[in-house]
Amino acid sequence: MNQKTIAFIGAGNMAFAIIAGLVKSGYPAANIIACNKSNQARCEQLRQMGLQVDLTNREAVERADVVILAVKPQMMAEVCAEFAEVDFADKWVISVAAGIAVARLEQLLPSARNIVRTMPNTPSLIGEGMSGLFAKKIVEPTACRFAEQLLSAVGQCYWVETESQLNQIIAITGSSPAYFFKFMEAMQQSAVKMGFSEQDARVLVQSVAIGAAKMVAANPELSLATLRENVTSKGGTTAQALAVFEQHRLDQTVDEAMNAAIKRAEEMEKSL
Ligand SMILES: NC(=O)C1=CN([C@@H]2O[C@H](COP(=O)(O)OP(=O)(O)OC[C@H]3O[C@@H](n4cnc5c(N)ncnc54)[C@H](OP(=O)(O)O)[C@@H]3O)[C@@H](O)[C@H]2O)C=CC1
Ligand SMILES: O=C(O)[C@@H]1CCC=N1
Repeated sequence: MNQKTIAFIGAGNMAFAIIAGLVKSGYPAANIIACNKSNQARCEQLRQMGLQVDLTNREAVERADVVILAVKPQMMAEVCAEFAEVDFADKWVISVAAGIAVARLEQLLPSARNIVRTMPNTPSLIGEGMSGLFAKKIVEPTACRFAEQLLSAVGQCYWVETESQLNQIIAITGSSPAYFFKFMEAMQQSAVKMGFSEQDARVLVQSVAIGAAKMVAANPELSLATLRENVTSKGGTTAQALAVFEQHRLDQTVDEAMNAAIKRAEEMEKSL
């Protein structure tokens, strides 16, 4: 796997999370090319890590065995137009973009035969990623294996059978780090209102988030409901807090939010 030259087209938040995780896992930085539009600070950071950062998108793609499409979905058509003359027949294409279907990628890169669509998440940066993967049955198994090895270097992988499930994965694992950050922000704000400094509030909130997540992982035999009940003394404080969540229909709110993410991914698939 380490012998393949990988070109990242777009080196923003998501690509950087994967690149950093890959390099940390031992992938030779010299075999990775990264292309950004304008962010010189990011290019310098990647150069310092040993990546090649001075090629145009087209040069990068021409040299690469594996092309990772990591620009914003709205930029995908414009960027792929630069590759109109490139033969993708022997290259593997891995897209991380939300809302760009394989059929659309096939239109944009007509010579590409092996396209794997993935949905990683930013915890990949610290090796704690969870990525959904989808490929049509005609894609070479070696290309699928490569995509899985690549994303396994930065976390766990989950293959989906149908492409529409990848939009569900966006809601469940792609967008969801932001849900947890939002919840922690709200707790931090509340603690600050009580009089704690922002820094202290952050330390308190992050420690409980890490502790709670580790308890979930360490106790696979316990349901999430049981873990919650173990904190909730009858007539005690937690019950009161949870009652407020219930009153504000937290479960329905989360369900609506996740479905809104899916709906947006579907809309993007139709319009981009
Ligand atoms: N962020 C996330 O949590 C996740 C994102 N994704 C997907 O990853 C993709 C990228 O998202 P994200 O990393 O968040 O976005 P960013 O805006 O952080 O990154 C996009 C990158 O694309 C670069 N870029 C823009 N135009 C060009 C161009 N013409 N040629 C080369 N590079 C270009 C930008 O460069 P510059 O900064 O120099 O303009 C930027 O580095 C999206 O498709 C998104 O759906 C998937 C899963 C999770
Ligand atoms: O917000 C987005 O559209 C991207 C996809 C998943 C996470 N970030």
